[in-house]
Amino acid sequence: MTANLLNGREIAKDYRAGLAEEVEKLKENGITPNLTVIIAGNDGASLSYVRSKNRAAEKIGMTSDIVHLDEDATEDEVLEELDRLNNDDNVSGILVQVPLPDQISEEKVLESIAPHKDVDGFSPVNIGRMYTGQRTFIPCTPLGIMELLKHTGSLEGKDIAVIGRSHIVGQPVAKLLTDQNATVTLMHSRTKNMTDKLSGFDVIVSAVGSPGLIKAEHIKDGAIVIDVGNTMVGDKLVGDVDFDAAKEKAGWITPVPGGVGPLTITMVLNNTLLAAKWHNGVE
Ligand SMILES: NC(=O)C1=CN([C@@H]2O[C@H](COP(=O)(O)OP(=O)(O)OC[C@H]3O[C@@H](n4cnc5c(N)ncnc54)[C@H](OP(=O)(O)O)[C@@H]3O)[C@@H](O)[C@H]2O)C=CC1
Ligand SMILES: Nc1nc(=O)c2c([nH]1)NC[C@@H]1CN(c3ccc(C(=O)N[C@@H](CCC(=O)O)C(=O)O)cc3)C=[N+]21
Repeated sequence: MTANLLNGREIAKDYRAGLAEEVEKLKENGITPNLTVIIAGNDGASLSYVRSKNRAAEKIGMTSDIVHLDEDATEDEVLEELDRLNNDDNVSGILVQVPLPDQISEEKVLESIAPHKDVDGFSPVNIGRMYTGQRTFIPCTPLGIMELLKHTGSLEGKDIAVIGRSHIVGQPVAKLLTDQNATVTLMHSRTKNMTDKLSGFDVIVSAVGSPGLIKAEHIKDGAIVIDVGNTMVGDKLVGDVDFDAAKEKAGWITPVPGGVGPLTITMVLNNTLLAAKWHNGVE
């Protein structure tokens, strides 16, 4: 069979059109959502993500700023910027691009973002709120994956393999999938015979960053395959899945690029809109 393509660009476009309408309504009431991104250093891929977020925010009518610090910026400089942004009423959402340069403690920085502006949902307060089911910002990539999966039908009772256990992707997406009554197995680099086990799963979510990790032979006929991986191989961006062969086996599959990535950015915008609404008492 040939899989149905989960076209992230199209799904993101429709979702963003809905967000743009909501931004318009807020602006009629004098509220303009703003997303401010802090980045330290000049990593090409990071700068490119940050600029995409910035452009996407402006395209749906938000304002967006980038605070670009040097590669050798100190932790205090980042904390000072955060203090300023935390207290600036014009800033709805703050995102600190990770990884940060080595001299800056990610833990210290993430816990210094005001929880009501932490649109990534990376601060310890918001992680705690998510796991206890309170209203909060859900991390953008997991939220984007859930939005893609809505297009494939109910997840109730599905056996799902999540590969990768980072705080950004693997762990929170496992939690969200469990909330949808799927049975989740969280796999990682110490999982034994991982690829052999995969053929027993109805859904595979791979968030590793290892090109060619998942091949057609590991995929059950008709399974849903979500490829979060983003790795540059030469001048080509690739995922974890051997896409050309896998699409002949899977029932649904995401391409890279054009799958999860556009939804991640969309969910940053979604969370920035929520931040602006909640801060102004709009439900
Ligand atoms: N499309 C998008 O929107 C986004 C894409 N990404 C991409 O997703 C990928 C993962 O990102 P992130 O979660 O931040 O990465 P991390 O490096 O934080 O985590 C990678 C995970 O993969 C596991 N792993 C490594 N090698 C293997 C292996 N051979 N078999 C099974 N598991 C393995 C690691 O296991 P262990 O814990 O044991 O080390 C770890 O849990 C990257 O390619 C990144 O670029 C990330 C965010 C957003
Ligand atoms: N505070 C913080 N929040 C993040 O959400 C965050 C982060 N730091 N650090 C790095 C990772 C990575 N990440 C991606 C976002 C979009 C694409 C994306 O749009 N990818 C496009 C391709 C982009 C291209 O062509 O280069 C796609 O897959 O179609 C990829 C990866 C967010 N992250």
